Amino acid sequence: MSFQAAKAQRLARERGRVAAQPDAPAGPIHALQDTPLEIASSSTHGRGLCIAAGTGGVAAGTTLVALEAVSVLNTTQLGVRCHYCYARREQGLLRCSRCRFARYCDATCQAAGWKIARHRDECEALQRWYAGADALPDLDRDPGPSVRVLAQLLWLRRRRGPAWWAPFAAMQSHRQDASAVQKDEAAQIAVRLAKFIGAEAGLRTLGIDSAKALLELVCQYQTNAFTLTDAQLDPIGAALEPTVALLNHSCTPNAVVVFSSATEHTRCPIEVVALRDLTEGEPVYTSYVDLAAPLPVRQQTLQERYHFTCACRLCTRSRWVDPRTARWCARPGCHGWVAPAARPCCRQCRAGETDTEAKEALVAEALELVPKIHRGMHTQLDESLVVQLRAMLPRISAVVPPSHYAMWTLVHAAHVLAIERCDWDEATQLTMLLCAGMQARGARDEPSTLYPAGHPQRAVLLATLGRLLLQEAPSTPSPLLARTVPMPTTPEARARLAHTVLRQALTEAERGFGSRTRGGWVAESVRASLRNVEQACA
Ligand SMILES: C[S@@+](CC[C@H](N)C(=O)[O-])C[C@H]1O[C@@H](n2cnc3c(N)ncnc32)[C@H](O)[C@@H]1O
Repeated sequence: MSFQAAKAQRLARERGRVAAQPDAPAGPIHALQDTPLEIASSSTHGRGLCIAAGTGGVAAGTTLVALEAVSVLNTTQLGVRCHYCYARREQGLLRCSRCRFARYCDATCQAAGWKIARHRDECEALQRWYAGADALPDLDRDPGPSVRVLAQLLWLRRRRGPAWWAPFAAMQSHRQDASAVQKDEAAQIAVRLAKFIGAEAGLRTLGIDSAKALLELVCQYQTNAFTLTDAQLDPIGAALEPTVALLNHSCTPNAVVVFSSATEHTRCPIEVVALRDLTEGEPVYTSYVDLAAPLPVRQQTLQERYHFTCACRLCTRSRWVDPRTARWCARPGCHGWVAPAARPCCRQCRAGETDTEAKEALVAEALELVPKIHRGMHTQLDESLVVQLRAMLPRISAVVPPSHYAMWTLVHAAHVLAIERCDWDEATQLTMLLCAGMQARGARDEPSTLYPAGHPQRAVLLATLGRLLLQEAPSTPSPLLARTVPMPTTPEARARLAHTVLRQALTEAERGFGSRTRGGWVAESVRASLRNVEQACA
């Protein structure tokens, strides 16, 4: 599973490709202080970030920037996380006695929340919002994360002044391009924001003097906000930071946005980390979409939400088998892939595909399940969907590899459910499948995998697999694994595999979560697991 052997060769190849990258921003505008970055602009992408001249480039894993973001927790996290440092605590959180909404680890976080994170403004607004509620506030009826981020932003603007506000004001909005659905959503947020802040007069004192200005701000938020994630990349809220928002998109990103250093009593910054060595003048790109999604799904999301057509190397690539859409070759003993095409045939043994129609119908059925499962995972997955998921997995795994979008998404959901149920056998086998899927190559080069090497998603899954392999051995190897990776059968082989996987997880975490935090919480926990394995084997 190690990528180390190919590293030097791959970096040389990737450097070679940089010059050919289309739409590279032309001409720097200005450098960003204390970072290796500068802002540049192009006719196709608007403004963007690139590696500044005179820096000599940066190495993979460099934290390019770490900045304070305006952020809030999602509604579902409000009862279980500190309102200031976002640390998770199932119980024992102190409740703000005024609004009875915000909860804190202790008095230190409460004091920091009041002063630094401006809970003093939010507290009043929350009291107004819940006025008349005789019991505790119903967290499900909270104003919502978008409204709470935007309100924070306006209160900070009043306090910090025009120079602080200028980069927020310059954020792209796409208000003119918004679809009817987006306009409706923006209008609903705007109405709730006005109510939360406290009527029209309140908004005027915060610099919003018309309905148009209010809608513009909401649209800027929709184009530029980030998902706030915890140390394991689980979504926990929303964040806005205008410099990081300058990052343009590529489906072969060379950087990632992370919130890696969640420690008690400190709010972690938003960070941009280089996924590979970057040269002077090279544009820095992150991905706005799920990299496991195939071309049409990525393009649809980018067009609907961000109003552009991506022309990156992955989107324009031809004559290859995309692991996101590949099907297994049915010939016994052949592990080759078949690309969906007019006359599908195996790229390895060249045998023509049989039963194409039935396979396409099954893939379509699995793909129909994907959005339902996605929605269910964000709220509550009902029992009938779990039954459908369990029935679909063995059927679809016989037809497509674990990198296929339908298979990957369904296995991911099943893996989350198995971990929630503490079913370690099933969780181990499903995580093996995910790790195999995310590293499967559609061609010889690195961008042909779902996630590029060092992507934090890889570090998280590998770290999970390493830890699961250290648990009890599974009793019956799953048929889902039949065509991909053999499960080790002895405790010794399992421990050896755990060690290899954890070493790779550490390398990937140190790169993907960045040098500033030495790979953040994921790397720290993997180091602890490795110490345990090494002591046990000594
Ligand atoms: C978060 S902003 C990025 C900064 C933006 N370019 C600016 O000038 O403020 C997102 C917007 O940038 C543009 N953009 C980002 N990536 C792009 C790409 N690969 N191709 C074309 N436009 C892109 C789109 O207009 C998108 O809605």
